Amino acid sequence: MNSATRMKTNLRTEALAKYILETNAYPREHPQLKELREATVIEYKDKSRMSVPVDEGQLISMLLKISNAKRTLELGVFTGYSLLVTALALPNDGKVIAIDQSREAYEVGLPFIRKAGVEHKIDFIQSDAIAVLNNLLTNEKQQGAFDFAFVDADKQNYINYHEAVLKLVKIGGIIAYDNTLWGGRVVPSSDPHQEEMEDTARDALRNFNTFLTSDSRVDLSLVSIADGLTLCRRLY
Ligand SMILES: C[S@@+](CC[C@H](N)C(=O)[O-])C[C@H]1O[C@@H](n2cnc3c(N)ncnc32)[C@H](O)[C@@H]1O
Repeated sequence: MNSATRMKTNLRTEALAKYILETNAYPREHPQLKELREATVIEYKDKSRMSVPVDEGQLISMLLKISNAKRTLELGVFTGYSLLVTALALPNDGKVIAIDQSREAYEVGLPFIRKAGVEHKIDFIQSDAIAVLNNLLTNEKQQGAFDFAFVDADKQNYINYHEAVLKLVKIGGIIAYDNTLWGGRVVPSSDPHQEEMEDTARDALRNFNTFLTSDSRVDLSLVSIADGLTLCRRLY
């Protein structure tokens, strides 16, 4: 298996991860999600691993549908795999505000989003995510107006995103944070050299995971799917 297809998994073997994808996830993948995923691998090679994997996408879709989500936020779009998952799961009059500092990768995914007939549900904003969140927060009507948020942008800012997004999702709304296990590196390494190597995302995620544990404002579940998906449900 080459590095472009190396899987994001915490399962005991890659064979088990492959089993889940091949027997369960790929056969149920929407055709335009499949096309977007394949175009991402062609265009971005190794970097295509930034996309949410198929089984995680299906969990996100399930969460959106269970919670009857209509208005959602997405921080970190890349070529739009998780964004297309979201747009497909939303009702026809649903809306996702999708934010990424770059538009280049989004343009790669856009033809598949159009082909799936869901572009009208997407409001893409090219910007630093925190600036958009702060702007939304200045409008009282936006506070508590979102049913769901998916956070997959720069890990160093997760703690800042949490403070803002927690005010934007409604009480009972879900915030999902991706990559909270950071390839397993959130666990301190027994190799001192490895541990001393600079990894600002790893350090930020360790702090974030610890912070969430004592955050009484949310129900919490760290799902060990893919690279770790932490679910928070706003309590008050
Ligand atoms: C892991 S990728 C997102 C993958 C996407 N969810 C998917 O399924 O394909 C992270 C994205 O966050 C964006 N990003 C990083 N820092 C950001 C910031 N401060 N504001 C907005 N976007 C940011 C990057 O440009 C990149 O496209």
